[in-house]
Amino acid sequence: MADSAFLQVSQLSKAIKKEPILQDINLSLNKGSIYGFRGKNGSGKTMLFRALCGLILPSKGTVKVDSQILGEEISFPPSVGVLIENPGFLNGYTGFKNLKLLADLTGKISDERIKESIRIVGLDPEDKRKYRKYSLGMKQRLGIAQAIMEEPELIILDEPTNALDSDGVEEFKALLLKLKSKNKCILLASHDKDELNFLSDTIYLMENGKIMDTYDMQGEEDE
Ligand SMILES: Nc1ncnc2c1ncn2[C@@H]1O[C@H](COP(=O)(O)OP(=O)(O)OP(=O)(O)O)[C@@H](O)[C@H]1O
Repeated sequence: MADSAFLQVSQLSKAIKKEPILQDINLSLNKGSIYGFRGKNGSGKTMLFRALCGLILPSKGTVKVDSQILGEEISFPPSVGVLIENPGFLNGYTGFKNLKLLADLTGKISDERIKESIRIVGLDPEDKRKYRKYSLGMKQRLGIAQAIMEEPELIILDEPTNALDSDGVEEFKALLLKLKSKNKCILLASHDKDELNFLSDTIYLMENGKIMDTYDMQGEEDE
């Protein structure tokens, strides 16, 4: 039997216009854990995350979510929340209305759950301001709310604390640990080493589209 990890990446490579972007990536990721990804700008974190949520197809190798091959058996992971770069929120709508529009695509999320998600990230679901009036940090918080509102099994967050103030970062850390305790599989890319060290069970260091190092953080002392 092959490995039965929740998210199984085997020999994943991606080239764009013959340029290697991801090279021979192998990962076995489980629920109830936080996986940190760090690496310089352009090292491939975002492209890897795109491949893991079915937004780009591998040139070689496979991504399996819950034993199903992405791009073959399923197009997208069945239960995934994603924050990659700027979510395509609409300027003329409130935060709630923006999330409501997305929620209506699946029809699975109640208005109450949308409001709860907005509260969880420290925003006010009754805020009547339009998205265009939001500060950068508020936009980022709304992006996090969008990623968690469906209570997905797999949560993929690319630089989620960019633009967050220190309270926002602390709230975010508490939120992630809570989601971990609810047995979610969480992937997080960040340039903040302390944040990754604090949150991650395992950290992967990426360079030139490859995983260059793996650090097992369990049992490590925080300074
Ligand atoms: N649409 C595209 N077409 C061709 N190459 C691309 C495209 N998007 C990204 N790349 C290239 O893929 C490589 C990996 O980029 P990626 O955005 O995944 O890096 P990253 O680790 O997320 O960087 P950052 O820390 O800046 O977010 C880079 O060399 C980039 O130039």
